[in-house]
Amino acid sequence: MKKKTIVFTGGGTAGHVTPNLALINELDKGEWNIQYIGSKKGIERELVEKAGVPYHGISSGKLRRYFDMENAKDIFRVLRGCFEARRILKKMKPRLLFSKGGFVSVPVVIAARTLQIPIFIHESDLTPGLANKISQRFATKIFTSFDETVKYLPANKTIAIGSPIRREILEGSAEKGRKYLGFDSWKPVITIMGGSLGAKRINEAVRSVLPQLTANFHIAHICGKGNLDESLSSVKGYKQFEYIHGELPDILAATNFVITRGGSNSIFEFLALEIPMVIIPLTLQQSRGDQILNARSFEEKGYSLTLNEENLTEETLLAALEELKNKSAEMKKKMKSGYKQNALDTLLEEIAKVK
Ligand SMILES: CC(=O)N[C@H]1[C@@H](OP(=O)(O)OP(=O)(O)OC[C@H]2O[C@@H](n3ccc(=O)[nH]c3=O)[C@H](O)[C@@H]2O)O[C@H](CO)[C@@H](O)[C@@H]1O
Repeated sequence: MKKKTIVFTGGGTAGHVTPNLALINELDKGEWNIQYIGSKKGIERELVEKAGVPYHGISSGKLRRYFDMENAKDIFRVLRGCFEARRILKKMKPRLLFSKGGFVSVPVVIAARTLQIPIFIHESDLTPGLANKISQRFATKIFTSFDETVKYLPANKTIAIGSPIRREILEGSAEKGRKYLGFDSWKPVITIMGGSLGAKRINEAVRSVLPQLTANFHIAHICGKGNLDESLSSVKGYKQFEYIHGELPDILAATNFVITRGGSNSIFEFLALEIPMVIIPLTLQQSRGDQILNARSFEEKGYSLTLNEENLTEETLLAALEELKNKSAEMKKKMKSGYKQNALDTLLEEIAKVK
């Protein structure tokens, strides 16, 4: 039997790649020939190649909401990307293009449309990013993580299904996690995750209250590339990592509380694992504000507390953790009843329906 081809796209941050990988891992490799189109230099190349999926790099440019010379150059890069993506897609003749958004996905979606290839989009954030705003009109079906997102997208083809979470995230072992971290006593574990890019301000705030934190907790600190602080490497009960690959499920299984950015994929993973969280969203100066809305939605539903970076001090961080501890049981109850468990299966079923 000839295999059917499916092409994935999305990039710019791990947030656009890891949910694609969740699906890629689950697709039957005997039935599907899986390919990935990403940007030439993006973070997605490393993550996708690690998963053993053929990667095709195309030109891509940052899209901005305003116009300047760089933007003009980027429009040419996007156009070139369209031609490159079209050439690749024409050769592959895929049954489906699955896009997670990010700048690189726009030329791929447009190229797929010109070849009449069906297009599925999954939007992870509460409000659609610019790439998915442009791409939505070309999509056959659109899926969202948040219920609230449906109102920003065409009603006739959009459905809220939740976040497709890698199965292994839900299958970690707390015992292995503690062993890996080297935490022997049974103090609660706080994992700090500044998104796939780390977070300087969060790192500084955490390190400035390290003695108070390690008195009561064990700390697993994912601080981002280049952000390790060697002077703290001998602090008992404190472990630092630039980024964690395969051990993340075990570490999260051993985690009692999380301090995190508001990246959609991470916070839905914590929700699925029922780990109470303090979310410190990226500010409007650092982003388009998507994480602020993600955090607000989670806080309103009782899954998390929000601490805005503008108010982040030693005192507010410790106070937020105290409040988190007090509200933990109630939050876990709300998470248990609020989490949509089957986004990954829903997407697999929808993909299987494609002729
Ligand atoms: C800076 C930026 O633009 N952030 C955006 C980016 O998030 P960003 O990619 O930073 O973060 P997300 O939380 O969405 O995803 C991170 C993914 O990487 C994994 N992980 C992270 C750290 C680690 O050490 N190991 C590991 O495996 C997490 O488990 C998660 O699956 O895309 C998200 C989804 O569109 C948006 O909500 C964010 O606003």
